[in-house]
Amino acid sequence: MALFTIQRYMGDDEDVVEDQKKSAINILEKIKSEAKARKSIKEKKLHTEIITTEKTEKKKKRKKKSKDTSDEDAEDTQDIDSYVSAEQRDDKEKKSAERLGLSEIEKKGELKHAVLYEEPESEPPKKKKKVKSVEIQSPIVNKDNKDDSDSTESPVKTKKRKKEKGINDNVLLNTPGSDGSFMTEKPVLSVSDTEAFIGDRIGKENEDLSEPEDDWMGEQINDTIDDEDKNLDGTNEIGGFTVIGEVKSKTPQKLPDWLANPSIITVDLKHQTQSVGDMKGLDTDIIEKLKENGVTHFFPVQRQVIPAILDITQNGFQVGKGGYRPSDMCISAPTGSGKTLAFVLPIIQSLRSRVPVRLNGYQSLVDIIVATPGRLVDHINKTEGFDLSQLRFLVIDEADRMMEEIKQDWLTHLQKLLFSATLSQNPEKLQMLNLFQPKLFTSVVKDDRGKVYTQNTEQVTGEEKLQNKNKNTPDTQTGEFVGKYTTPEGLTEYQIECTSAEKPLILLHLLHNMKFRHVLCFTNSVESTHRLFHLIKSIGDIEVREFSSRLHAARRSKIVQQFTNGKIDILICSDAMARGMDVDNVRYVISYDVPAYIKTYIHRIGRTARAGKAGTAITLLQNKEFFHFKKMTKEAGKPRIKELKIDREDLNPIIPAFEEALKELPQILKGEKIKRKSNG
Ligand SMILES: Nc1ncnc2c1ncn2[C@@H]1O[C@H](COP(=O)(O)OP(=O)(O)OP(=O)(O)O)[C@@H](O)[C@H]1O
Repeated sequence: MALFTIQRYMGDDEDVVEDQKKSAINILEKIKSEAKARKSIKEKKLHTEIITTEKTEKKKKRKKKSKDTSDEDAEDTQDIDSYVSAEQRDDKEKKSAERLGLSEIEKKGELKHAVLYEEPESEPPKKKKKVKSVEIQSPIVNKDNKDDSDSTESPVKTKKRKKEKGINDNVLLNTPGSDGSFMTEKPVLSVSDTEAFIGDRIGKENEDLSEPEDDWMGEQINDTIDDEDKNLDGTNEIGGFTVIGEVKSKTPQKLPDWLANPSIITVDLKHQTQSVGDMKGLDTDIIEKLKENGVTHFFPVQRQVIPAILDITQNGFQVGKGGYRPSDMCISAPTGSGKTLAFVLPIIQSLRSRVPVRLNGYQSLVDIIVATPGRLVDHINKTEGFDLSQLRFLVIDEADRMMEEIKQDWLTHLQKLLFSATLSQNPEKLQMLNLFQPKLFTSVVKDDRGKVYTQNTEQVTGEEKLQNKNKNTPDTQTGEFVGKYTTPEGLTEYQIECTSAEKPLILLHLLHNMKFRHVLCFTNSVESTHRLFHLIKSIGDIEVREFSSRLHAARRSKIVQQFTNGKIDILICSDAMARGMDVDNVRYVISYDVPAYIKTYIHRIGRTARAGKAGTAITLLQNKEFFHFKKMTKEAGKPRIKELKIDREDLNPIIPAFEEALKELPQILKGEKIKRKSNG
């Protein structure tokens, strides 16, 4: 019926009146859009099928991996013991390399490339995937491509042949086979929107690399392929896929204005400071107190955020400027850059100027509550009379951690101030917080080509750049949207390539031969922390303590104090120490075990180089961990991490003492177990 109407009214019949024509166009548009929607559902279904197949495969792999990982975990926690069986392990690795057809590649010095394909095995667990619509021409192999293709033909040749035949080049081949050949039998997806698909894959990879609660950055990476992403045969590699054909960069997404135009905070804590006396609006007695405590200058984050918070509270305590509700704020700045003082000072000042309110005979007896989010929510739900309706500020430090918890109803009336070194800038996540006219303060990062980015920027026009210059903001070379994390300026990062068996020896070498002191050393588990602690202690000559959830809070504070006073040379820690802890005197941060997530890495290394000081972070990397670590840090915007070469000869003198300590370890652990049991 509709079709009939359209045919009738779309004709050139002179009798057709204008509005009838319009209505016909509308109907046509409607039909078109319905057909499009149906097609899209069909495509999504098809794509879902493919993804499901891929997922089933991955599930199988993961199942296998979880077995491997539990073996691996055991291996990791026991890598000290594994030293004894290093020879057997080498044998095993060699065999497995032969099985994978890697030994030849290894001989040619191409092992790095070969290992690259093993990367999915070392990925952290997958989380929910977002699937973008992809047009699939064939779920298996594009016939045009298959008919005369030779499975042994190199991708470069294939590309050339296809070019000659005029076949579409935008084809993603799945990863090469374990023997290095390209699996033309595996699903080949021909996509009409290659960039979207690539972006999507990268997004997924990135999601996996960030702490699970978050990540916008992953979906926004605007990857242009550089030389490092090239395979040995000259084809390109993105997100585990070999890409044949030109890869165009992804179109930047439109961000809300407040995210796209943040106030920039520099990371230069040495020069970009401001004398405390010059802070307008801050009470003189507060300034005096700061000076008494040795704070003579404000760091950049304080320079910018303190006046902004003071500004919104200057016209009264309960309301913002002009009687309006004050804006919420998000502040993203590196670890150790002084975020705490940036919110503490203006809040203290504004609390002092308030008029106490007496409500129903109840007057607040508490001005500031410092709580962990879990405990706070617990009180709200369970403690009688616990009422936050008069709460003026809610400051969320380490804000990225509790994005989920704070979408509670009781938070809607508050002014929210969110602080973090790894703040999520995912608009969807931030949306859930119901932020009111939010303002973003964020620091800038430099990539390894010296380009400067804000953590959250969009393409800007030449005109806008000029305006920025006039505004006296740093010379931000904004380009693609990037979601990257900044680290302190005084931080130097290294990686040491080693085998699992070499790890304890290298740590001992750094301590005994290279005389590293004031060291925080992170492992990935409480168990590893404990074993490593005992091992170093048994060898002697080094003041070592462990720091993990095994210890009571009082014991932990004492240890931190001893470390600060220089009485402890090395503190072996689990990630309980990684976030927020401000321990003075940390010169080195060693990641004995590589962290699985970029945020964990950023917070770990952020325990050194705080408050403008210098510090060094070193990560021990096994061969199988390279790819993950390199990818994780590269995508977070970190320049290439330098390698710290260790002469293996230097490890030899340590071996006898190490082997002795290793023999003692089981007895020590057994003794502890018996003691625990007898203590009940
Ligand atoms: N203006 C200042 N002058 C000198 N030292 C300062 C100043 N502001 C802060 N500090 C010191 O710098 C250190 C780091 O500050 P703070 O803990 O606030 O950093 P942060 O940005 O919150 O770090 P993280 O993200 O790791 O929690 C602290 O020891 C603090 O006392």
